[in-house]
Amino acid sequence: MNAADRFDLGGGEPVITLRDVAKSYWREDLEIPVLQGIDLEIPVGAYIALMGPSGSGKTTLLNLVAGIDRPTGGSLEVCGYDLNDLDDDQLASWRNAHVGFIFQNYNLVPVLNAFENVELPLLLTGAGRGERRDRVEQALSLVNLTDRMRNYPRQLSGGQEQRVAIARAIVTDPDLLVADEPTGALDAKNAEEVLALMARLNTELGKTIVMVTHDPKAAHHARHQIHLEKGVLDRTVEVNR
Ligand SMILES: Nc1ncnc2c1ncn2[C@@H]1O[C@H](COP(=O)(O)OP(=O)(O)OP(=O)(O)O)[C@@H](O)[C@H]1O
Repeated sequence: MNAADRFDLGGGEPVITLRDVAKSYWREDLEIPVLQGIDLEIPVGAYIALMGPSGSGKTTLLNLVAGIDRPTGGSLEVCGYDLNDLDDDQLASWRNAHVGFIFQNYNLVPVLNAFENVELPLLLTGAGRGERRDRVEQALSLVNLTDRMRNYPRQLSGGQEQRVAIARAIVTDPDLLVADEPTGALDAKNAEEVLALMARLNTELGKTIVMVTHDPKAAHHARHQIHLEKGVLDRTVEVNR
């Protein structure tokens, strides 16, 4: 049995294929390996929780899949592109077209209101004003925040801020959503709301989701859990929900 078989997540066409992916950092002449020999296929429409101890390489792996960072070995094919073939500008355009980002601390721009925050990724697409307005309103309606679109981040609760961030992540209709500890800063009730929303994006809109989390409750919302241990894939677990 090869490593790819061990981490078979079932389903159809892979949207993410990693072959022998490695990532090291260097401190002066000293190589610090962070990820090694990662072989993984994630099918379209999967919802994956990426788990593992602190320092095991979860965020590093997520950043590689999302094209924020580059591997030091191996190949990644994501949403039909071999990321090693793209130069930095092409990688940035690829990210904007294919990946929506959800962060622990929301990363909203404080001087922009909810509508303007959600509109930001569309400014890079060349969409006209009317189309932008329609898409932003649709995204904010999906996260149930139509009545808050003129509010600034400081006028929103943490849960509402994260929902604005989710609207921003989906406004360009990306294939893939990556989330790094999306409930890490939320209380239990708001966390549950955000997780229910992400599950809907997966089941109703068919978004493929890769979520880094420490929280077993959050991981339970995913359909599969992948465990990293010291930079190596350890096991996957199918979640019955
Ligand atoms: N830019 C960097 N330069 C050097 N080392 C780094 C860099 N980024 C991450 N590392 C190291 O890589 C290892 C993995 O980090 P990573 O953030 O991926 O782990 P993690 O599993 O997401 O951890 P946590 O759960 O604590 O967020 C850590 O030892 C970290 O110190």
